[in-house]
Amino acid sequence: MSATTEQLPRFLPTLRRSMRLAYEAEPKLIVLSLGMALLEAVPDSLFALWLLLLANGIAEGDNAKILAGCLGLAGSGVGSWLLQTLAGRVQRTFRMRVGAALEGHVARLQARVPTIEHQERPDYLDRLSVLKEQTFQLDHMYLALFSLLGSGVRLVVTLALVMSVHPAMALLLVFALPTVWVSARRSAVTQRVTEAVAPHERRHRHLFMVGTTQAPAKEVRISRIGADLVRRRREAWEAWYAPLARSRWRTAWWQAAAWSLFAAAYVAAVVVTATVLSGTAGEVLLVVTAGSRLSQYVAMTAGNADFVRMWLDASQRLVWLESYASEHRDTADGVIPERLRDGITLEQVSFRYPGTDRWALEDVNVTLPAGSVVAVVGDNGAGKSTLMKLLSRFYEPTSGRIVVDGVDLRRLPAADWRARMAGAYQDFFTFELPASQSIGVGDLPRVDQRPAVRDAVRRAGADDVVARLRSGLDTQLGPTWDGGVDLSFGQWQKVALARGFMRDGTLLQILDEPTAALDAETEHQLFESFARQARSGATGGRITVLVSHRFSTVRIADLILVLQGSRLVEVGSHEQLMAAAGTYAELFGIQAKAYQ
Ligand SMILES: Nc1ncnc2c1ncn2[C@@H]1O[C@H](COP(=O)(O)OP(=O)(O)OP(=O)(O)O)[C@@H](O)[C@H]1O
Repeated sequence: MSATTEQLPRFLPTLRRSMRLAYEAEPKLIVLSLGMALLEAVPDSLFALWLLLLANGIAEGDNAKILAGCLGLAGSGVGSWLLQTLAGRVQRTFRMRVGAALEGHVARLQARVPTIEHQERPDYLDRLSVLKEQTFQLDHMYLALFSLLGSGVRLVVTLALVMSVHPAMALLLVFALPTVWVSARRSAVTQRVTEAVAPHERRHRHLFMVGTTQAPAKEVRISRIGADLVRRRREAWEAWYAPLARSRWRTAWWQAAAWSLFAAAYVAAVVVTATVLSGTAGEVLLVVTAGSRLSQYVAMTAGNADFVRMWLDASQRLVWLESYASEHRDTADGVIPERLRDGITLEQVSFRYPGTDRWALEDVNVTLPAGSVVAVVGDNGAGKSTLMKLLSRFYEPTSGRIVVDGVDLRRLPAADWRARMAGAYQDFFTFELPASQSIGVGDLPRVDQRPAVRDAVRRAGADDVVARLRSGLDTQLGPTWDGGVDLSFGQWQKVALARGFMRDGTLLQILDEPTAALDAETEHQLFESFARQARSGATGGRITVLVSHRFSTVRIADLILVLQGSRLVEVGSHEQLMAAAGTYAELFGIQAKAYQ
């Protein structure tokens, strides 16, 4: 089944795959946990049998039966307690271990997908957010399956006991079945509703985060949207919770009806044993005890079945993610060139974000020559960052192709391509590590090589940031850590830029407004130094692509791409574009005037 369709995978294959997963993670513990769950059920369910023996022994004055009954009762009590304690320990260990293994599995699966579509599409995000929640419960639910089997054993033994009075007592189970069916149906309905209201749940959590965390705190206070956030969060919570509560109430009525039916059958069974069947005192006692236990075990089975359903729901999402990850596995087998000879060519490249019907880029044709410095300009939303994402192979063009020295970028493995790329982005991440590592992770194999880190700092013009840190590159970044310091936004950005300069021997360097927080003069100097390096010829044909809104910076580039409303409208050097007196010239004129 395609993982990109709306349907979650089917029930049985899901069960098989999830069990295999747990078995691979903890083979001994899973067998032991299951064995204990089954064993634990036996002494418990034999309770009614010992009572029957005891009652018959007393009625018949048979001391052997009385002794057997007493010993059986004592054995059942002690055995139950002992096995429960042991099973509890084994199962706790199993749960912790398998839980850790599953969390790692989910994180690995997500990271394995070469594109970032699943992290930007709302429908996938909803499914993933439910899965992330459930990952923490999945371990409980393996145990629910074992308990379900354990309660199955209890049911079978108890049923055999009541049937020993009269085979028609098996009808008790028939009357109990609607409770199981209603319970299973209830969780199916809840699962459907949970999925339908997942966007509201994500929203109310997001709004809670916005209202309570540090990053948005200033804007929240200045704009005084605090109360509004609380109101919106409440609305989102209602939109999430109300349909869930309604569906629970609706199904609760059915549940009450099913249980009433069973209760009537139980009372009838006791009355029939005492009157119609003229049962002995022991038999009546057995039906009373085993019958009430039967209802208890049916409830237990139904409850466990409910948990198992939840577990299966989480498993279905997990299997969906597995299929998604394997369907999106990178099968490209091309070889990345050692150095660029010709460059990167976009041939009729158009792109639409999955799930949308607007072109983010339309029919773009251009060659970025090897060894060149390319600038990309354009209005907000013109498609600049999208172009960077396509060049980074985070997405593939919807139509057309990107060719790297004659080879379609689709044929180059994403991981290998990115290993030969470096990037600094406007929405950079603040890695709260010691400064040297926060920069060094830009080239993991050299994360601990101080000269490489220092070189990256110098190339990014971040020496001033490091000089101000109390222990230089050893300073812990991030105020919430022991001895950690906070940096200004611009300083964080320079750290991110240095990270983007860690890698040597790159073929493509993407700078997507990485200097937006820096002043125009600093950005200009930095870009001049990038351009000098690029033109020194020592870069192996590396192409540097810079997105910037500052035309004073952009003019240094060898080639300028002007995007407008998702189309590439002009291409050329600064001089050529000025001479053409088109969009670029007009925008350049406006900005130059503003600076006069
Ligand atoms: N993940 C996404 N899903 C759907 N649409 C998107 C996504 N990211 C961007 N878009 C849309 O694609 C278009 C191009 O966006 P893009 O981010 O490439 O613009 P940009 O030129 O980089 O803008 P800015 O200067 O504001 O950074 C916009 O209409 C935007 O709304």
